[in-house]
Amino acid sequence: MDNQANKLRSLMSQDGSKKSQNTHFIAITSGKGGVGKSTISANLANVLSNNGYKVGLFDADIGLANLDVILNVRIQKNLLHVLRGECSLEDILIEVKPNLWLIPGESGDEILKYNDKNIYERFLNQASILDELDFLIIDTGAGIGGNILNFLEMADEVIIVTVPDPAAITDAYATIKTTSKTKENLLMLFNVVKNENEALRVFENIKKVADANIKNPLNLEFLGHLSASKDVSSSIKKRTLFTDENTNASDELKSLASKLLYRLERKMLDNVSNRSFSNFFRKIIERF
Ligand SMILES: Nc1ncnc2c1ncn2[C@@H]1O[C@H](COP(=O)(O)OP(=O)(O)OP(=O)(O)O)[C@@H](O)[C@H]1O
Repeated sequence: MDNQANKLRSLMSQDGSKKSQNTHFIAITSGKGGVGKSTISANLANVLSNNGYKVGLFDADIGLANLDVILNVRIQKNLLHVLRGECSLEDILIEVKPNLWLIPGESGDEILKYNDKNIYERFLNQASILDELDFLIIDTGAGIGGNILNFLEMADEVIIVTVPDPAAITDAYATIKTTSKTKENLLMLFNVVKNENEALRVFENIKKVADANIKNPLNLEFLGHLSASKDVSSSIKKRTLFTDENTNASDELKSLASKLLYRLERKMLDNVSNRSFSNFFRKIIERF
């Protein structure tokens, strides 16, 4: 049967030059809800896929999934059906556009029963189809409860999104503190800010507090910012992706993606055996 998995496999084999040797897991999380995690996840995935990477977007906001709405796609089965054993991960994959696939989550409470510590790790590890991807972007729920820490633990890179209001910053700090128990490197992304200076100012304050109070080894880095923008909010209402348009917000997100790729490239350069893969990154970066 020509299911989503077969479609994915055949698409991959059409372009051997871009086939990855590794899938990078990037978790996008936040302390407080409503700070733009899903908007950023969807648009980061879009920018990477527009640049030739094969990207999976995993809606892991367990119980409150909404990426299908943001991406304007219809889904029939989702993660809950996989966890119930009714179908495989391949059956629920949605091809959003060339190079971009959604793993839809569930927005109901039944899925909350599936909070066994290792269930998602097992499920992602067994899904060999994900090996075909360059990136798996995991949009987690807000906060530090339930499965969220498992997703963060699993990820190669964790991006903590916050807006510059005191409540969100407090919750972002709590996420940093908890996550630092298992992750040494954390990235911060500031959303709905006036400009980069505001983002940097808030970051420096958080970093100062973290350096003084968090005892675990921690390397907290500034990834970038996304300004408050009508183009972003109106794209969500129109169910389009703002990174498909020529706007400041789009340029800011492309610059974030580019920084993330540089960071991954640096990591690759540390590993001499993977030098050819890092050259692959360099070529792609030049296209941003
Ligand atoms: N840079 C921005 N400028 C203007 N509006 C924004 C910006 N980023 C996000 N928004 C708006 O904020 C709202 C919340 O965004 P989003 O759903 O992505 O947040 P979330 O963190 O994923 O929420 P939840 O915790 O509920 O999953 C959306 O209506 C979106 O349009």
